[in-house]
Amino acid sequence: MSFLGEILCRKAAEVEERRRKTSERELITRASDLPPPRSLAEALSPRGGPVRVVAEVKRASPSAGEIAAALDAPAQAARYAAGGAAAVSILTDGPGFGGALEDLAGARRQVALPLLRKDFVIDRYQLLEARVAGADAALLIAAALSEDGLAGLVEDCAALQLTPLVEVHDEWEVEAALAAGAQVVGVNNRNLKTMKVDLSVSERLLPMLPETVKAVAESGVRTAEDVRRLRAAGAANFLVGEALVRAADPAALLKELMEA
Ligand SMILES: O=C(O)c1ccccc1NCC(=O)[C@H](O)[C@H](O)COP(=O)(O)O
Repeated sequence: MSFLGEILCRKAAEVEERRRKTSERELITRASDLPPPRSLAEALSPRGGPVRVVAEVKRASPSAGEIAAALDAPAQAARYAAGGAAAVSILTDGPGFGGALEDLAGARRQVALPLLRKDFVIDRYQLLEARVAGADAALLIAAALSEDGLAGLVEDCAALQLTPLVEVHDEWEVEAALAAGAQVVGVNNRNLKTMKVDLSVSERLLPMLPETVKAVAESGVRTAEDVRRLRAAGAANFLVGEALVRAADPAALLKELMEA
């Protein structure tokens, strides 16, 4: 089975286990009492606009292994907010990334920026969990979903007022994202089969996106030089994880990236 296939099987079992502990009805009740979420789309830059960074809280990853096992997620989110990030991405997958939904809830108590739940979302239940934990947006990975499945989850996001960030890796997934009505599309430079990062994926796919869509270049962006390279391809928004987590001074790196 492929790497992604294995994760999706594990995720399906995980979601069923969580549903047994907390019913969907319970989450719907809790979500109905919440104030409306912040708009991730509004926090992002239009094509050619100033650089905005979605800063990620990431303790580990399948490609890098352990990055910062003891990272305090709310404190890191607060560092990002102080450093001028446009939004914060929180990896909530445990086995692959050392994250948890509690990281998102903790970050919500610390920062007022839009928060993205970054996980392998395959079920509306995970969107309800995200909303209840304080997320404003949720990642939907086109490669992990059928076209109908993606379109259905985009609609579920709309019903919950969450912004879907639809992640694509190739031309077919760009078409699927646009057909599903995505208004925020992330081009992931990391190949999910080989784990290799190649910034030319953003250079190839970003020009396919209409100007009305907010585009985000994801993965492998580490330096001001990387930002300058992708700006030439029309990127204005960058999702940055590992480099910010490893940085001695994340605010200083954010400033460097935003001024590139
Ligand atoms: O980061 C990984 O190794 C990874 C492997 C398989 C699926 C997803 C993965 N990462 C999720 C992400 O999209 C990145 O965390 C995000 O784009 C930030 O990337 P980076 O700046 O390179 O940490």
